[in-house]
Amino acid sequence: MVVLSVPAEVTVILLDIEGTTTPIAFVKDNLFSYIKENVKEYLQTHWEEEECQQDVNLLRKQAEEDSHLDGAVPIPAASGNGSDGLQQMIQAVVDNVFWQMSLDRKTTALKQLQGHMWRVAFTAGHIKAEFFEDVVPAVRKWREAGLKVYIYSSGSVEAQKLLFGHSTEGNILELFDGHFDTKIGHKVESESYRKIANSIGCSTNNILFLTDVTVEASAAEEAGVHVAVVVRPGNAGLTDDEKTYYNLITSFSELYLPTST
Ligand SMILES: CSCCC(=O)C(=O)COP(=O)(O)O
Ligand SMILES: [Mg+2]
Repeated sequence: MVVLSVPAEVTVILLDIEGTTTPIAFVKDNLFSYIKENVKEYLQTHWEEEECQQDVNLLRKQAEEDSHLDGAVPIPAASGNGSDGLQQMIQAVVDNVFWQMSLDRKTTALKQLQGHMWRVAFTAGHIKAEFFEDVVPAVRKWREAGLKVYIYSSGSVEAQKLLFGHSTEGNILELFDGHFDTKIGHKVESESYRKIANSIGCSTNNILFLTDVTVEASAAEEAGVHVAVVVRPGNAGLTDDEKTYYNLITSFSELYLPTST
């Protein structure tokens, strides 16, 4: 088995979700499919609620910022009169959500709506999150060794808590010291990792970030964070240069702590 030594200065493990703790197939086939199948009905049912209106307003603001992009779907400022106008507005939001999802965009607006929609699916037990089998034992071991463990995902913090709170391994939320999402900044921007270190109260070189996406690894590394790229079944392939450059692990059990026996 390949072993990667965790540098002695590391006191925090920062984990990505999709492709790192959780199969991409689970996210696509369960979480994202649920959104596509239910978004129209969700908007029709919850339209009058303040939370839903906040989600729509954020999506509208994002649509304005995206207006220069090819294929972007605008969301009108106000619906026309009557139920026809409302249905047209809802359809515009649905089309915008489908367009963003077709590009796997990680905008805060999209992720906020998705998180709110998954609330029902997780709490009613329709969806249970899945983790690679090495994840939970390794996180427990790291914590026993005194490390802190945080999550940094494009999925909203609310969605992250639903995922770890309703899984095939039960509610494992207590295993995490905290959660970060795109509200702190995008995962491909170095500044996000400096802000995370600041928020945790440590230096960037005290953090080891595990992710499947090399652009995220590169941004974290630029901020002084230690990184390892996680290679899991179903993840996007890496180039030969990426395979040579990055520390790669295929299981969390390949991480060796200086204090491990
Ligand atoms: C409950 S997290 C949902 C996963 C998600 O929406 C997503 O975009 C995953 O992105 P990640 O940054 O974890 O790769
Ligand atoms: Mg990922």
